[in-house]
Amino acid sequence: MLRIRVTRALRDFTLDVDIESDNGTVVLMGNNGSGKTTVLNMVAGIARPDAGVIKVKEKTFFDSEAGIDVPIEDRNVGYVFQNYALFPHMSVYDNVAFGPRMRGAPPGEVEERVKHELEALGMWGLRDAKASRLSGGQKQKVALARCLAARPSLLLMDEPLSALDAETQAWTRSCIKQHIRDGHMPAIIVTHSLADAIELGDMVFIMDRGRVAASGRADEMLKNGSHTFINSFFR
Ligand SMILES: Nc1ncnc2c1ncn2[C@@H]1O[C@H](COP(=O)(O)OP(=O)(O)OP(=O)(O)O)[C@@H](O)[C@H]1O
Repeated sequence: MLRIRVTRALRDFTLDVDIESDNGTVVLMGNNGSGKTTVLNMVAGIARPDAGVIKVKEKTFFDSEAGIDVPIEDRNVGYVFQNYALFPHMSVYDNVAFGPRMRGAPPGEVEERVKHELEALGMWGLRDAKASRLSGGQKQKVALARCLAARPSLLLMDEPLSALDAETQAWTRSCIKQHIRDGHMPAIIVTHSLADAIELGDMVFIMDRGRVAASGRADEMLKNGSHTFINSFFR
C-alpha cells in the first residue's frame, strides 16, 4: 500500500499531490517541471512537505498532524537519481558495495550481491574502473546496480533507463521487474517512456503543474491505446 498526500509551496511552484495505490509499481509521468522528482524527494526524505501524509506499506514516513518525520536513513529507500549521483572518485565495485556495506552485510555477501548486480547489467568487467570515467549509460547502469544491491524496501527511480540504448533498456527493464517481484518491493518510477509505464507500472499517475491530472491502471492504458490516453490529459 502506498499513500502520498502532500502539499509543498516552493518559490514559484506549488505541489499538491494525492497518490494512492494498493500494491505494485507506481509510475509517474508528466511534463518537465510538473513535480515528479519533488515527489520522489519527499518520499525519500530529501525534501520535506509542508503538510500531508506519506505511508509505504504499514510504515508511516511522514505525517504532519501526528508530528512524524522519519529520517532518511531509517526509510530504507533505494534511489536511482536522474543524474546518477555516483561517488566519482570510487570504483564501480565500491559504488555498488556502498549500500550493502552501510547496512552491515558480511563481506562475502557484499561481494555476492555486487557481482550479481553488475553481471546482470553487463558491468562486472568494468568493476575496477573509476566511476568518473564511465559513459552516461554505464553510469546509469552502475546507479541501478548500486540501488538494487542495497536490497531496499522501497525503490525510487528517476528516469532509470533514459541513457540506455533500446536493446539494453529492454533487458534492464526485465531485470528491474524481477527485483521488484522477487523482493516484493513497492516502487515509484518516474519516466517519459510509454514502454516503461506499460511494462513496469501497475498504476500510472500523470502529473501536470504540481498536481495529479489523471491516473489509471497501466493495463487499461494499453487497452485504451496509450498515446491517446496520455495525450488526452495535455493541451
Ligand atoms: N528546492 C526547490 N526550490 C524551489 N523550487 C524548486 C525546488 N525543487 C524543485 N523546484 C521547482 O519545482 C518544480 C518541479 O520540479 P521537479 O524537478 O519536481 O519536476 P519534474 O517533473 O521532475 O521535471 P523533469 O521532467 O524536468 O525532471 C520546478 O519548477 C522546479 O524549479
